[in-house]
Amino acid sequence: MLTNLEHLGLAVKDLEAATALYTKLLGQEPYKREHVASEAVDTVFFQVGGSKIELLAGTSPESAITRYLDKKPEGIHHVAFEVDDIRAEMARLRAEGFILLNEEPKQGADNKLVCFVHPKSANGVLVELCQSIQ
Ligand SMILES: C[C@@H](C(=O)O)C(=O)SCCNC(=O)CCNC(=O)[C@H](O)C(C)(C)COP(=O)(O)OP(=O)(O)OC[C@H]1O[C@@H](n2cnc3c(N)ncnc32)[C@H](O)[C@@H]1OP(=O)(O)O
Ligand SMILES: [Co+2]
Repeated sequence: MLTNLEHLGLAVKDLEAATALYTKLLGQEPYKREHVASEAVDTVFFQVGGSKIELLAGTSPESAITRYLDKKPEGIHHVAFEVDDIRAEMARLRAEGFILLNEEPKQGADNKLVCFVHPKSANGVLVELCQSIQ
């Protein structure tokens, strides 16, 4: 089962400008900045109640974020849900006919194992599963 709405991922062109804007909007500073080499992204995280806002900027032309922003405007890029057992949820979703974008869980930001579900199989929304690494 997918439990908490873990984060909303927002694709941004200028990470510093977006961080300043969200700091004003949310009335608080981000709690974390992290480069995720495997995804070629720089991230900035804000805690909002039990959930988070993840600002994402691509760091290479091949980054999913750079490719996305080549075609689309800045905005919500993905919706991430928390799971207790990512391998079990991947198997369940696969059996339900969802297309997973990685065969094995991979290292995400903020101490998480993650897996992405193709937007074509999820009503046009890129979905991320996140399991906390203890
Ligand atoms: C750090 C980590 C974390 O939180 O821990 C993160 O979040 S990293 C976040 C960044 N990493 C990721 O997103 C990894 C997973 N994403 C991917 O593998 C890719 O971005 C795909 C979603 C498969 C799309 O890549 P692809 O090369 O196929 O791009 P494409 O431009 O040809 O897109 C194929 C179709 O999918 C649509 N499409 C692409 N990205 C989309 C998105 N974010 N939401 C909704 N639709 C999307 C395009 O409009 C296009 O539709 P049409 O065919 O109708 O034109
Ligand atoms: Co994310």
